[in-house]
Amino acid sequence: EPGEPPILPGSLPLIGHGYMLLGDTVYFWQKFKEISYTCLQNGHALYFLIGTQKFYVLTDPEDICLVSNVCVAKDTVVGALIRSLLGSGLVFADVPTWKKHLTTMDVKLEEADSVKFLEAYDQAISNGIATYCKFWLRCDLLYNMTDMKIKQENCIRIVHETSDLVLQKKRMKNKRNRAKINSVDNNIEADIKKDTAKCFADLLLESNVLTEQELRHEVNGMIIAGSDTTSTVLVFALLLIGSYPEVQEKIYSELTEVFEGSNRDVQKQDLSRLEYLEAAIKETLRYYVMAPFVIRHIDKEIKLKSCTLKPGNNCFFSLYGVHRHPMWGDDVEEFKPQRWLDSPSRLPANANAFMAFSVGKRNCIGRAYAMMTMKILLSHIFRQYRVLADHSNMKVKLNVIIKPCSGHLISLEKRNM
Ligand code: HEM
Repeated sequence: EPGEPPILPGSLPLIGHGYMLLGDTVYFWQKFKEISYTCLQNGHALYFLIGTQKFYVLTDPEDICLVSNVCVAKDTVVGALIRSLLGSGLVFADVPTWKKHLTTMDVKLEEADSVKFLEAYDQAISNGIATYCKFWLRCDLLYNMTDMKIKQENCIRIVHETSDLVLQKKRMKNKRNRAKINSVDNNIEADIKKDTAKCFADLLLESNVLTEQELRHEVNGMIIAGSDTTSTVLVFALLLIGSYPEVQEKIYSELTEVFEGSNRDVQKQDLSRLEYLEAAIKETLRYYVMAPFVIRHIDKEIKLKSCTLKPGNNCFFSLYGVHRHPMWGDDVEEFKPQRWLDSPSRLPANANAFMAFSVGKRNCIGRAYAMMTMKILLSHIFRQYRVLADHSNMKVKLNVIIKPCSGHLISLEKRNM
């Protein structure tokens, strides 16, 4: 339609660019990067077609900011797939649920035994994408006859059993604490309260606003949003920092100065002094942007700098593309933590150039918490160990978020403290 962005080259009759989805998750990552670069080189907006479904792609930070504030609904493909698996918790909620749940949130998570959960989730996402790509399986009748359906149901059962267990344990713990508080004097009561600082699940349970099913959906969402994300970024950070010994030595000397050679716990006031470590984490998030895209459903016409988006379509914000935008300078393809610290600043003038936590009304609520936990964890590792790695030949897969999938061995050498 007039004013719309150009189409990605390579569209075929009837299937559009659908053939580009016929591959594994390593291939998806390659394709996604290619599409992002094509978009960067062609005016920062384009669209591709899967059958008759139109998907816009954007790489301009101002356009993305505008769209993310105007359209808060998640998309009708990936968003819908994850909603069918995790339920309508905050992360993938439809708009009315999102508004209701946002007011009951805090960002401190109860620790959960989530390995089984994460494996089932990962498997279910792969199954979902594979089903979407094999378009004939979008017919329920055919899909219901396949093994895929049984596997998918099994994954969903594991996911839901785990979140039920988390809530059940939480309720039991709260009951025990209440019983303890009733049976001791006031001084001890203060101590117990101190030890049992309210976590995310407590706040949800106490809020009495959410139904049992909504609670479960929030727990599902939080396990994914709160742990799979941070742990994946930590793996990338170890890989990158382990690949650049000069970066690692700078981190080590900063840690030696702040902690005076000890292995003591991190205190709040230490965190702001770990400037170089923070720069290395941010550069990791820029370089291997863990969530390389966010998708929104366009529900109204939006005029952008160079084109217009039409309602009824989905829109990819390529956060990867924004992190490879020429505004980062000639060394955009290099891993350089120092870029965050140089004075005068070499960072892009645009405040939204760094989008690892997305932007707009639905950006990540766990940003500060994630940065803090990653800093604490890495400060312990790099104080005690020298990390050796090589990310140069690493294969990466895209399964909604990106993860390393081969040849990414990391070794740790104990330092003499
Ligand atoms: C390095 C770690 C993390 C990264 C890179 C990250 C990134 C993101 C991104 C890209 C989004 C999508 C926002 C959008 O749709 O525009 C998001 C949403 C969200 N994240 Fe994070 N996240 C991280 C850690 C966390 C943690 C630790 C928590 C919870 C404690 C969390 C909670 C959430 C929630 C609840 C949302 C949905 C917000 C909404 O729809 O209103 N995230 N995150």
